[in-house]
Amino acid sequence: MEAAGTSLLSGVFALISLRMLMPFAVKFRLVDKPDQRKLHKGAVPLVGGLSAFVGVFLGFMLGMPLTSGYLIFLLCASVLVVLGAVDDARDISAKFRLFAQVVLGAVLVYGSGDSLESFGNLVGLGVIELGVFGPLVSIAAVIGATNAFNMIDGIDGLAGSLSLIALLSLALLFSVSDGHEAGLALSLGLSCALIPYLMANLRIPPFKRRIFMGDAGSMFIGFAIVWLMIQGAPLEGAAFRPVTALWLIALPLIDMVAIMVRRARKGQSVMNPDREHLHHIFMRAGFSDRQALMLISFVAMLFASFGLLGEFFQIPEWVMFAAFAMVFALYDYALGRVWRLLALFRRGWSTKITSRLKVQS
Ligand SMILES: CC(=O)N[C@H]1[C@@H](OP(=O)(O)OP(=O)(O)OC/C=C(\C)CC/C=C(/C)CC/C=C(/C)CC/C=C(\C)CC/C=C(/C)CC/C=C(/C)CC/C=C(/C)CC/C=C(/C)CC/C=C(\C)CC/C=C(\C)CCC=C(C)C)O[C@H](CO)[C@@H](O)[C@@H]1O
Ligand SMILES: O=c1ccn([C@@H]2O[C@H](COP(=O)(O)O)[C@@H](O)[C@H]2O)c(=O)[nH]1
Repeated sequence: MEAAGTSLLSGVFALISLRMLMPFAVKFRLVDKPDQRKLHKGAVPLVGGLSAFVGVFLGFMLGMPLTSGYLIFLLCASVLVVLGAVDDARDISAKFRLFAQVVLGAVLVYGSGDSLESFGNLVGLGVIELGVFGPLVSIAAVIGATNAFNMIDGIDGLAGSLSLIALLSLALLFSVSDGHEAGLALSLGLSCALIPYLMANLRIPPFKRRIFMGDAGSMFIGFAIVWLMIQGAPLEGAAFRPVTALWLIALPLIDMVAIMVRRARKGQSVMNPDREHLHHIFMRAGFSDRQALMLISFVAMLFASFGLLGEFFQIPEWVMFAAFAMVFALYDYALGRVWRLLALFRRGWSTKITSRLKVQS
């Protein structure tokens, strides 16, 4: 009941704050202007993520009895959101942002005392306990998830939809386990808080003006999701196994790791922004942004459903992990050759069309 009330409050506060923040977007330079890499039209207000954060923050403050862990989470998330908003307005260097993420990850993990305790029985030889490495692995996971959701935010609706898929799956897992009321409230609350943003982002009536989430929003979502995953997968009283978490955010995670590997192979900095992410590839292959959104979200839903089925039917963790590693290997292989494959298809199509025309004439 507390979770339902908190979620409702989060959604309502997010809607109100979206309306209130819009007039200030231009004044505080919180607008995204097109450039060589950013191909949208006009200056778009970057207030979607801020409204979701305000919604969750107020919803939690009013609706939930706060534990020290969740208080530290909200404090770190506030700093991250302010940092993201400053970056949205004035562009902060990627190195400084990475440094700030490490510090915030460390404050979250050491301050709350909560960290990833094990990887589970990933290779079938018994549970891999992390012991003293738990906090360090957790900080890496915080940085990983925070950047993964930032990187996927490149076409309308994508970051919002993939976040909703992960958050609603988490909410389902928390709802069927005992002792995870706060996790349920945060996952449902953030889902509700994202709805006004997502509707405006996709210009679903009554929203007419398009908005973006901004780095403030995408980093906050990744940060919240990894916190929920750490909360949900302790050694005692877990709501799910660690490997299940991987499937819930499979696409953003795999896209980030694969693009880092590709950049490193080319001798580039892994922090070099480009237009080589999965959504860019779909669009260069000729899909519209809406088609790319539908296809990628569908695949993300399949992955999350596979993770949930694995959890509910207790498919061995090593099987789930081996399947994940195979998906990663396939993804990396296909995307490394995507232009050659597409050129091959195109040549195939044009040869077929030419020969059909010849037959007709
Ligand atoms: C730079 C860029 O790309 N930019 C984009 C972007 O542009 P934008 O303008 O928005 O942004 P900027 O350009 O300004 O750039 C922002 C960039 C920065 C701030 C700098 C930082 C950027 C980086 C690239 C650095 C990232 C650094 C890292 C340290 C990340 C690496 C970390 C990891 C891979 C995490 C590893 C840790 C784990 C524990 C893994 C699990 C991870 C989780 C997140 C989740 C879950 C938690 C659990 C409870 C589950 C744990 C369970 C397990 C079983 C764990 C064990 C599993 C593993 C170790 C597997 C993980 C590994 C894989 C997935 C690999 C494959 C696996 C196998 C082979 C098995 O956006 C623009 C728009 O799109 C774009 O144009 C631009 O380019
Ligand atoms: O909902 C969205 C979100 C982003 N975009 C486009 O992607 C870039 C990404 O910006 P970053 O600052 O690199 O994160 C953004 O400028 C838009 O051009 C979008 O179209 N829709």
